[in-house]
Amino acid sequence: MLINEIFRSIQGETSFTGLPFVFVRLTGCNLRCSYCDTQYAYDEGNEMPISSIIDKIDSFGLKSVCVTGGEPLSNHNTPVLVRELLNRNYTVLVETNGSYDVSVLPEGTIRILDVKCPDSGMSHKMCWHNISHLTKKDEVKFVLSSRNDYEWARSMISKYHLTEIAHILMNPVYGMIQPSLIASWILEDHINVRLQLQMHKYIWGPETRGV
Ligand SMILES: C[S@@+](CC[C@H](N)C(=O)[O-])C[C@H]1O[C@@H](n2cnc3c(N)ncnc32)[C@H](O)[C@@H]1O
Ligand SMILES: Nc1nc2[nH]cc(C(=O)O)c2c(=O)[nH]1
Ligand code: SF4
Ligand SMILES: [Mg+2]
Repeated sequence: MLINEIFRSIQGETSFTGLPFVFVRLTGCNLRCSYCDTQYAYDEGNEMPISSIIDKIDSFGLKSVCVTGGEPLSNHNTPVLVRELLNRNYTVLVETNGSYDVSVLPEGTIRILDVKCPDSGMSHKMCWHNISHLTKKDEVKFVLSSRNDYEWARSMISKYHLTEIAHILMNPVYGMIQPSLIASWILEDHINVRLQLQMHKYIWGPETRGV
């Protein structure tokens, strides 16, 4: 598999924020979100067999793995890697952009499904059928650039009854919109979503790689 980086850090996103994780970042992505903070993963990487990826993950001595990218589901071997990790009793999160069928991931995977908002320029790529595959352990994430994105996210949450299906996350695009604004909108509207900041950027700065 083409791998951009494998590292150990504190989980900075999702409901697992704050916990130690191993991150596997795959090379390649089929989308081009306006705000993407990992453009270096579009084409930089080295080929690694699954056995070497597992050895590297094992070497950190942690039991939680976050498979991200780039876009993990752009690689047809990702479900095989995830299966191997689940068989070894790892907790496995997969961060995916919503444009691929998430049912290819084995049962037991925790899916973090981005729903791309209008300002990302990629919202037309969403495969809405994916929500029928989600369970309560999965998370649906909206990354917001503007009030318009927020209103769109709120309407999708209502239209698809998303709070009944999975955990819902709302994140600001880092540096683009004040978290306090999103906080006030969530409170005004009484919506049951989790506001998230990318914790690793506050710990190590927004440009630091491998954290
Ligand atoms: C880099 S992506 C990789 C996984 C997958 N391609 C996706 O988009 O979900 C991981 C997460 O970072 C988020 N992200 C990317 N750039 C960001 C930024 N500038 N501010 C906040 N979140 C960002 C994405 O929306 C996604 O939830
Ligand atoms: N610390 C840390 N937590 C993360 N959670 C999701 C990440 C990602 O890039 O997908 C990420 C990341 O890059 N670093
Ligand atoms: S889908 Fe993910 S990796 Fe791809 S451009 Fe968007 S944020 Fe970046
Ligand atoms: Mg990141």
